[in-house]
Amino acid sequence: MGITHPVILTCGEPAGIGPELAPKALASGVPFVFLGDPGHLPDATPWREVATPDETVPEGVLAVLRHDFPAPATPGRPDPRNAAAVVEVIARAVSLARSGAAGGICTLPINKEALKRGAGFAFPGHTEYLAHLAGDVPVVMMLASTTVEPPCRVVPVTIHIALRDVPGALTPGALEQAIRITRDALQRDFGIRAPRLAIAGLNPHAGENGVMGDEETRWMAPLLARLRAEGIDLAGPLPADTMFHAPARARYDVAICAYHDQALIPVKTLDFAGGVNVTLGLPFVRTSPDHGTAFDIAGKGIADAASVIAALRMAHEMAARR
Ligand SMILES: NC(=O)c1ccc[n+]([C@@H]2O[C@H](COP(=O)([O-])OP(=O)(O)OC[C@H]3O[C@@H](n4cnc5c(N)ncnc54)[C@H](O)[C@@H]3O)[C@@H](O)[C@H]2O)c1
Ligand SMILES: N[C@H](C(=O)O)[C@H](O)COP(=O)(O)O
Repeated sequence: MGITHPVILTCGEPAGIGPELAPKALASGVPFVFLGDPGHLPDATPWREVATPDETVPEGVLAVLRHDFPAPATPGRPDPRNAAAVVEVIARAVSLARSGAAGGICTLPINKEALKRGAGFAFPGHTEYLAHLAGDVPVVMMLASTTVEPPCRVVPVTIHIALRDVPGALTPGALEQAIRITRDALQRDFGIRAPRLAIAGLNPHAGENGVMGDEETRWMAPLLARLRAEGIDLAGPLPADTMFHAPARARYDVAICAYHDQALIPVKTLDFAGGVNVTLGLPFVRTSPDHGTAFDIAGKGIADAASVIAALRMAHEMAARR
C-alpha cells in the first residue's frame, strides 16, 4: 500500500457530537485534519491551525483547517445560521480531496432536518450531495462492520426515500447498477479479488415463489441469472430475515438490500460501535461513522469515538490502496 496525504475530517453539525469526537479521534493513529470552526471544539482541546493538510503538528495535537462559522454551537440545538457553513465544509473537503491535497474525506454527522430548514439543503444526505459534487455520478452507500466476524457489509439499493416509494424505485436498472458499483469497489478499495454478493429479496420469504409478492420471480431472478452468466458471483434473491446470522454471512462478502432499514438494521445491531459508512463509486475516498448527530448526548463528553476511529482508518487504508 502506498503513502497518502492526511484525511479531511469534516465537522458536520456543530450542535451534535461531531466536534467532541474530533480530539478523541486522535487515538486512531491516522493522519487527519479537522475542517471546521475551532470555537466549536471542547474547551480543553489541544489544537493548532494549519494552512494545508500536509502541515505537521506535534503528536496529540489536533490539526485544524479553519472554517469560521457565523454562530457558536449549543449542544443539541442546531442554529440555522450555521447550516450553510456545514454544507460549505463538505464542499471544501471534496475540493481538497479531488485536488490531491488530501487522501480522502471522513464526514462527521450532519442533521438533515437542520440543513434543510437552515440552508434549504436539497439533498437527503451526504451520499447524494457527494454524488452531485462529483458530477452527478452514480454511487452506492455501503455500511461495513469492523469488529465482527464474519464481517457484515450491506448496501441499500434505495436509500433515503419513504418506504411506500421503495417498490417503484427498486428497478432492474437500479439493482444492476448497485451490483456493478459494489463489485468494482470491493475489488479496488477492499482488495477482494472475486467479491461474493448476496441479493436480498424485497418481500417476506423473498416472495416464496410469487405467493407473497412477485418482484423476485418477475425480474430479480432473471436479472441475477444474466449477471451470473457474465461471471459475477451472485446469490439470491434471498429471504432477508435469514441472511445475516454468522453462518449465512460467511457465504458472501456483501449483502445488496432493497431498502435502507433492511440493510442498516443488521449492521448497526451487530456493530454499532465499529460500523463505517462508505460511499462507493466516487472519484475520491469518503467514509463516515455509522451514527448520527446524537443530540440527546451532545456536549456531555460521553460519545463513543469507536466508529469515527474505524471510519478514519478505513479511509486511510482505502486511500493508500488507491
Ligand atoms: N453520516 C451522517 O451524517 C448521519 C448518519 C446517521 C444519521 N444522521 C442524522 O443524525 C440525526 C440523528 O439520527 P438518529 O437519532 O437516528 O441516530 P443517532 O445515531 O444520532 O442516535 C441514535 C442513538 O444512538 C446514540 N448514539 C449515536 N452515536 C453515538 C456515539 N458515538 N456514542 C454513544 N451513543 C451514540 C444516540 O445518543 C441515540 O440514542 C438525523 O438527522 C440523521 O439523519 C447522519
Ligand atoms: N443512512 C445513513 C445512516 O442511517 O447511517 C445516514 O443517514 C448517513 O447518510 P449519509 O452518509 O448519506 O449522510
